[in-house]
Amino acid sequence: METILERILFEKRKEIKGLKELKRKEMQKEMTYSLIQQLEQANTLSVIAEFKRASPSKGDINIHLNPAEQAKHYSENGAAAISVLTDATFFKGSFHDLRLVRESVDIPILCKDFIIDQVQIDLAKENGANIILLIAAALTPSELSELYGYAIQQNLEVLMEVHDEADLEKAFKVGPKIIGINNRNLRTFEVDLAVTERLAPSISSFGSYVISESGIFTNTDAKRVSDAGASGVLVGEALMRSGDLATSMNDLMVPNLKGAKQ
Ligand SMILES: O=P(O)(O)OC[C@@H](O)[C@@H](O)c1c[nH]c2ccccc12
Repeated sequence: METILERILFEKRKEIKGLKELKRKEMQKEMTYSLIQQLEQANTLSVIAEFKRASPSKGDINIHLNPAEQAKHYSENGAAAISVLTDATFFKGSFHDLRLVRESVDIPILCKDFIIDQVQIDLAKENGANIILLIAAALTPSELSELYGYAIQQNLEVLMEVHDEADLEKAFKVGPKIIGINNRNLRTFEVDLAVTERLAPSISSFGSYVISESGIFTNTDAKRVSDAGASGVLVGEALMRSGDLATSMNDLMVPNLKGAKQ
């Protein structure tokens, strides 16, 4: 006679098959939405393509582009991830733009904002972001580490942005896996790719991935920051103004095998 326990266990085994399949699908999804995974697997410089309508330094860049369409074009042309500016006052972006992009692509999305409070991290996640930006210069060391910890707890990845040695020191105390070097000084707006050349070596020896941010337009620029040790670039203006995204993206995706170093 089959006992009730045996019958229950028989049913459970069937259920487990379904659960395992579900878990496998979820993990697959998480992997496609991970910038770290993309960086590990890449054999070219990874391009984080930014949707940026306007900025305080350049004014209107391209305010009429449709975020969903532009993101799709970025993804079709090989972007590793998409960055969406969500600040409204200075960049004419929104969380609605972020949501529209989430609905149109299957790659990781970075919420690009000036994050100073957990509530912004919640909003980023709710609207489909997988990565958030934390700007070292905008936060005290304890805020930086608290917001970092909160984001990681929420299963988000963090791009920690630095511009000088003081920022780097703050970042190293937290130990993020991805560090963005902003070539643009947010106080003077001056852009200089030499900032990447100066800061990248210590980040690489620390063991984090380097993303070179801002002021990257040409194949020569991409080669220069790749040679300096960057695994990826964050590019806004050049792509928002490009009349030929396939060529622009191709120019930026120079050979790069930094992923293997970790
Ligand atoms: O448009 P550019 O020069 O390619 O730059 C893109 C990106 O690096 C820039 O938008 C950026 C870098 N860090 C930021 C912090 C906040 C707002 C914007 C940014």
